[in-house]
Amino acid sequence: MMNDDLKRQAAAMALTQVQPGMRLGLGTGSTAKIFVDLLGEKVAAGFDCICVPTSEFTGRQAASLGIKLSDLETLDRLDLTVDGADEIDPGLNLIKGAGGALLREKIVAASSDAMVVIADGSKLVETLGKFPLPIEVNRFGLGATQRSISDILTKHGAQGGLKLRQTPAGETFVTDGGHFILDASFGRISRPEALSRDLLDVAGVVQHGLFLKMCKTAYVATPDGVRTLSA
Ligand SMILES: O=C(CO)[C@H](O)[C@H](O)COP(=O)(O)O
Repeated sequence: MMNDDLKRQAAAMALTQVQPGMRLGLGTGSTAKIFVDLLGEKVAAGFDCICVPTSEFTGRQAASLGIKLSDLETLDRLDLTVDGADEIDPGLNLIKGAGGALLREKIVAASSDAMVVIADGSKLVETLGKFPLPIEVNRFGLGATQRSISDILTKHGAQGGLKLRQTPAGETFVTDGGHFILDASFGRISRPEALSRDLLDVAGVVQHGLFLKMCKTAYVATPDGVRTLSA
C-alpha cells in the first residue's frame, strides 16, 4: 500500500473525532495536509467548525478550502488538535518539526484539550532520537547558541552533530516566526525530559521539537489497518 494511502487512513480516523462546532488546531506536514483536505470536504458539505492553523502553509490551504480560521487571541482554548509527527515512542512522546512548524505546533497543541497524532507505521520507534531533533533558535547570536547546544549534545551522548537547516535551494531555512532551525542528531535520546530542560535553558533557543506527554491518542496506519494508541 502506498504511503499516502496509509496517511489518508490515519487522517480519516482522526476526522471521526471531529464534532460540529469544535474549535480545532490544524497541524502541518503531508499527513496533516491530507486531514485538512478531508476536513475541507466536510466543510463544503455544510459542517461547521473553527480552526487555528499551525503554519502559514496550512492556513492558506484551509482558507482555500473554505475552512473558517481564527487565532489564539480570539479563542482561548481549542477542543482538539490533529497533527503529524516524525517519531512516536511507546508513551506517545514525539519528535516534531521536520516541516519547520514546531513552535506554532507546540503553542497550538498546548492550547488544546486533546492532541491527536496521525501517522503511518514508519514513525513508531522504541526510543526517540533516530530522527534529528529540530531546535528553533533566534537568528541573533547563532554562533553562541550553536556552541551551547553542542555542549548539550555532548552531555546527552549524541552520536551526531548539529546542522543549520537549509532549503532545497541551498538557502538558510527560515520559520514562519522568522527563526532558524538547527537539526541535532542524537541517535538515541535516553533522557528526553532532562534534554528538554537543558535546551530551553539556552537563551537563544526559542523551542525544540520534543513533544513530551502532550499527545494522548495516535492513529497509526499500517498495511494491517489503523492502530489506535493511547498514552
Ligand atoms: O512536525 C511536523 C511539521 O513541523 C510534521 O507534523 C511532521 O514533520 C510530520 O510530517 P509528515 O506528515 O509529512 O511526515
